[in-house]
Amino acid sequence: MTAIEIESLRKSYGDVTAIADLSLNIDDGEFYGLLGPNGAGKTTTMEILTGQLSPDSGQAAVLGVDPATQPTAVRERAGILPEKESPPSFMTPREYFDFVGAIRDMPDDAVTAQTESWADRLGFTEKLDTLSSDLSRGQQQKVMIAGAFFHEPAVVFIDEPLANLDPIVQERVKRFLRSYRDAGNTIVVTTHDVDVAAELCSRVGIMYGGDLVADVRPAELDADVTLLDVFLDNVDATVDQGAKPLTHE
Ligand SMILES: Nc1ncnc2c1ncn2[C@@H]1O[C@H](COP(=O)(O)OP(=O)(O)OP(=O)(O)O)[C@@H](O)[C@H]1O
Repeated sequence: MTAIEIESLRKSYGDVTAIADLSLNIDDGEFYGLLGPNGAGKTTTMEILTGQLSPDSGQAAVLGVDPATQPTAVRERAGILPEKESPPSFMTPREYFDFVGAIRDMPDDAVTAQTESWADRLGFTEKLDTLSSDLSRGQQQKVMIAGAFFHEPAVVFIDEPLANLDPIVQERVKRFLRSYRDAGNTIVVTTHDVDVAAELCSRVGIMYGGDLVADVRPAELDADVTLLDVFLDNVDATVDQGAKPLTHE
């Protein structure tokens, strides 16, 4: 079955075209990577799919629900790890998880079990009762990752999930993500990191200028072709939206 459908999506901010004409289907159980340079339209796509932003035209559906008309219904079904967000500074991780559990209608014993399991998995048990404002950026990121998966949603949208994490925690998160996908869930990740996309994703869409310019299954690439080769063939990273070629004066 199709988990996510996107049909002829367009979104502009004033005269800046963020999404030009995007069509894409992601099946149940895929680990899909949206890969692209700065300004390619990845975050805008994620924000439309999670009902934070309305498209100018076109359609999207997440598990059959239109995020433009039923954003709350989509957010109930999906887990979301936004780019560069932190748990509220005035809450401890435990309080934040209680909050997540409450808005996700989870029973108390499930909240307790998930809190302990995530703290153990990512190694922040001793920080569960520390105010988030006193956590390091990486510790805050661990809490946000746990929050996205806390109610075990069938679809999860994660933006640069490994940012700020040390290599040991990165490996733990990667292992978890693979097992989550192996359990039949759908994961959509946005990243600039070609190696992360190649290692984790079953399918990668390369975005450039608000459109998909390539759709690749990394495991099926020829032995002498890397995902980086495909990326560089399709994206002129020196002249993407906003970036200018370096000049020597
Ligand atoms: N709120 C906004 N107002 C005006 N322009 C915006 C806004 N948000 C994004 N844009 C523009 O839309 C385009 C796509 O931005 P978007 O954030 O979706 O790209 P991205 O691929 O996520 O980039 P990055 O990898 O740098 O996060 C860019 O040209 C950006 O400058």
